[in-house]
Amino acid sequence: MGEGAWWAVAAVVAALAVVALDAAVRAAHAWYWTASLGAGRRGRLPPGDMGWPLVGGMWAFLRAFKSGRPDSFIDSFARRFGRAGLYRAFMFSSPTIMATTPEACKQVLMDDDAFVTGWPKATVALIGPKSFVNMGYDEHRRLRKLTAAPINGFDALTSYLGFIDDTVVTTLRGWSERGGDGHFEFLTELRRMTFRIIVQIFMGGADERTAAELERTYTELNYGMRAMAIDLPGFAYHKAIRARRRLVAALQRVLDERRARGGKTAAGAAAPVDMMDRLIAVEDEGGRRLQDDEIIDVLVMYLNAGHESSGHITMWATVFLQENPEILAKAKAEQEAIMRSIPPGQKGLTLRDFRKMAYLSQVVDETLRFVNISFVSFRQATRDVFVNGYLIPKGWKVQLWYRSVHMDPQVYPDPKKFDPSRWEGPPPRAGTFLPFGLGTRLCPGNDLAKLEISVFLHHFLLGYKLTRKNPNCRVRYLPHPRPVDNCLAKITRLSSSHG
Ligand code: HEM
Repeated sequence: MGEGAWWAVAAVVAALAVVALDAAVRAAHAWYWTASLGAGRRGRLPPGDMGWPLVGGMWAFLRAFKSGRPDSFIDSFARRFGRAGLYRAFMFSSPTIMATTPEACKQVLMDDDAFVTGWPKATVALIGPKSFVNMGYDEHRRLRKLTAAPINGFDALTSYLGFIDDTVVTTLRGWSERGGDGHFEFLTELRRMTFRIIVQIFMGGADERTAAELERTYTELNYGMRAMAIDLPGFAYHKAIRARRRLVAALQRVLDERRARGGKTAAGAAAPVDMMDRLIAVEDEGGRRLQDDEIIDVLVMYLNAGHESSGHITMWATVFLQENPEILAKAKAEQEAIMRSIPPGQKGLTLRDFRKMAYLSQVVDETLRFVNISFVSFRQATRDVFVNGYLIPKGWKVQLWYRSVHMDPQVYPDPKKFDPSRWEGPPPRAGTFLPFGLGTRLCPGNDLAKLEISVFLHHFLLGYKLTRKNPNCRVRYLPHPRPVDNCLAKITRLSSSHG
């Protein structure tokens, strides 16, 4: 054999050794987490790959999301193990079962006996150990009832509609009158707008500077949310932890002030009751009130959940409308018809007008499906449970891959096409449309979010145009899908505008 052939043999042997080592390390890692289950239970686990120690599937997950092909992560499991609906993996430092089909997600989400929340350490540390993300069943039920009622239903939504309407009208006009070349970060400004709305609902408002500062702090918090929990300078999680401290301090100041005033405004009149007052006043059966840190964690959670997703979805819906002239024309015609049906003396929109926006609602639902702002959610098994015939062992984490359900061609034909008409006809089968989750932890702000987004789109369609500076800008998928330029764009007022 010549020297070249020896090198070739050596290269093959080295490659085989690497493959064998890789397989051995993976097998040892899987054994470490599954040995205690015993052969019987181990044999009932779903197929999957626990990956290497410590990192597990995190590299593959981060690589897929950072390379702009987020679906390639779950697709690789489906390719290797078939459409099992459940896969085992090692994610966020825990042995995990990933549920990827409507049936599997639905079963987990509807079973409160067998599953509790199971968010990763980083999320709990950032949103708050005393918020819903880490709360037991009874306490969650009590505080959920208290906080969800005032943001749901006809009366609650009617009471916020005027403020939302005015805020949207003023904001759009302000953007269209900007000086310079008119460009601004559309997403950043939309987040500010949705933040102003949620701060009004939960805390009776804040001055412009404080609101902008708080929102910037939330942005830093969110950038650390899906990152590895490495609390060292330079890491996103470290910055996010510092952002949380600033938020807690700011809310503590507001709470102290609120307690000092004892239900009065600065001018001495009786102040209207908002969510902060409700949280201060609530007592459990034993007469115990919430501590400051409990109130603050619930507020940190609500203020974040209440603006971040709505801001992103509003941006994407506007972009999709502007990019699809036929869809835009149809949506605009619907809004014009609604305008014609409004009696002359009526000031602003009513909830009745909102309920007539059937096509716009399809546009928003398609945006929610297509964008997958909450692509995954987390639970933990409290006992052994069988789903799709596979075992989810007690103590293991469960990830609900809402994104996979929404991008599954068996559920949504041609899933990568933005097509609002797929929402015509009867409502979707239970478990197939999960933008707000399902079950007892279904998003309590779903109606409010849809209202806010629709009011914005109503005014946008009737009077404005969006021109992006970089229409083909790269999209980042973590923590939430967004163009890397935060949608640098110009808003111009149409000459035929109604507003
Ligand atoms: C487009 C906008 C929104 C989307 C896509 C969204 C999505 C979601 C999803 C998927 C969940 C469930 C997570 C799980 O399965 O555990 C959730 C929970 C939650 N959302 Fe939203 N949300 C939106 C807007 C809002 C708004 C406006 C508010 C507040 C007013 C809000 C407050 C919450 C809260 C407090 C929870 C936790 C519920 C619980 O654990 O009981 N969200 N949201």
